Amino acid sequence: MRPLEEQLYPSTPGKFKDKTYYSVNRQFHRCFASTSTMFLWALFLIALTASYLSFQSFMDSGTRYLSSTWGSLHWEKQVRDSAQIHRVNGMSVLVTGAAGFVGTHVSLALKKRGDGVVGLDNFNNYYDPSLKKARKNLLNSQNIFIVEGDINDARMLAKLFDIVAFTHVMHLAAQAGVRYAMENPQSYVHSNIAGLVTLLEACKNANPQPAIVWASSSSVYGLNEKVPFSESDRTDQPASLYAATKKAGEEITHTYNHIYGLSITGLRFFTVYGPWGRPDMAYFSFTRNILQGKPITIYRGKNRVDLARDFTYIDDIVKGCVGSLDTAGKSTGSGGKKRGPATYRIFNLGNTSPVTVPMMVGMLEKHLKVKAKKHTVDMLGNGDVPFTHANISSARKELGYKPTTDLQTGLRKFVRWYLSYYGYSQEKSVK
Ligand SMILES: O=C(O)[C@H]1O[C@H](OP(=O)(O)OP(=O)(O)OC[C@H]2O[C@@H](n3ccc(=O)[nH]c3=O)[C@H](O)[C@@H]2O)[C@H](O)[C@@H](O)[C@H]1O
Repeated sequence: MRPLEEQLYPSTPGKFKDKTYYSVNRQFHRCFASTSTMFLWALFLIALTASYLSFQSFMDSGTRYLSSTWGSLHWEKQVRDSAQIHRVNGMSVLVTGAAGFVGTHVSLALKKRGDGVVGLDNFNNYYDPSLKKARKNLLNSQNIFIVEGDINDARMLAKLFDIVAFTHVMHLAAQAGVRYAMENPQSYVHSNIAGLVTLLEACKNANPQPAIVWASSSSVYGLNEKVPFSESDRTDQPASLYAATKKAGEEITHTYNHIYGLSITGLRFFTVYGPWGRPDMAYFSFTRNILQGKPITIYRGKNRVDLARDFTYIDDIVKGCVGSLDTAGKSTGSGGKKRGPATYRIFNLGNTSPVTVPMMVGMLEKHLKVKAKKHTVDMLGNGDVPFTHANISSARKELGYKPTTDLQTGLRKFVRWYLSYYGYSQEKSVK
């Protein structure tokens, strides 16, 4: 095989070269040849790096496609299909927190009557993610697609509004739980404040702008002592960071209504319970402990007064949510500019008949046919309020809201679901 310099610089036949010339020329050739070698190596390394990077991006898009996180064509099709409206004058609704307790029930109700529904959920591990996955499977079985993503992801939200002209957003994604706010305060700021603002920005920029219905909380009444709680009562004395972030949400949504013409309906939910509920809530964790023969801790208020809640059954809450969507006025803005005044509403969604926590435990004991091992302690200043009681006359008038399930009946339905979901028989303990 010819040396490299010969291949690059073939000798010209018939041309005389003296020795000096030859030696200088040879050194020059050698030097040039080693530069060429380096050049070739550099080319080789660049090619190697380029192919590595394109392989990485291929793997990336492959994973994205397979796991159905946002961005692929397949994902876009699933979103579009799920948003399809199947009734006259129907709506297409983006439901945030769709794999949550209330989100699941509202999504099912909307889909059932022919509305388009696209769910969004980040599947965080605040409580057992397998329950959220089970709810997701239930929604998928009804052709509701759930986007796995966070409301803090502005690009993903923009993409969703790009693909679908949502008429409504049912915003239920939030960090819930009153007492957990002392353990993980930042998670409340992340979801209930930052996430809310990111979502509102996306809604404001969308064309057309959707109308927004979102979950506030009875906890905004805080230390208010006037009973029952009316929407016009003071809400400036929150007892927990959770309550403070929900109150902040009411103010934040007001500014978006005022500046950008977004139609806003805030719903103050009162201790919602029922099948597919949240395992962190008292009625749910009490059920688990009672069945496992473990003690339950019952908090008691000042002067040994029992705590009471206006427990509200999920089906009633769903009716309130759907009624709010149906009566929500249109947003008036476009291209981020307000074109006229838009609706701003706040409603209590409660049951109007508070029940004490020990009475609620008594009902569970009856349905479970097991006695609870009760351990009563004085309330620890943990963010709890002594009682809640909703005045629902506004919701009744404006939304046709009329709760029909009392706590006894609702807990019976919950217990039936619980036993069947966990495949529980009285001998077997529930994981
Ligand atoms: O209406 C709301 O806006 C909120 O409702 C719910 O909060 P709460 O009303 O506090 O419900 P929940 O935790 O079930 O405690 C119920 C009762 O049991 C007492 N309780 C609780 C736990 C325990 O171990 N012992 C106990 O006595 C406790 O002291 C209380 O008196 C939602 O979780 C919240 O996300 C929000 O939506």
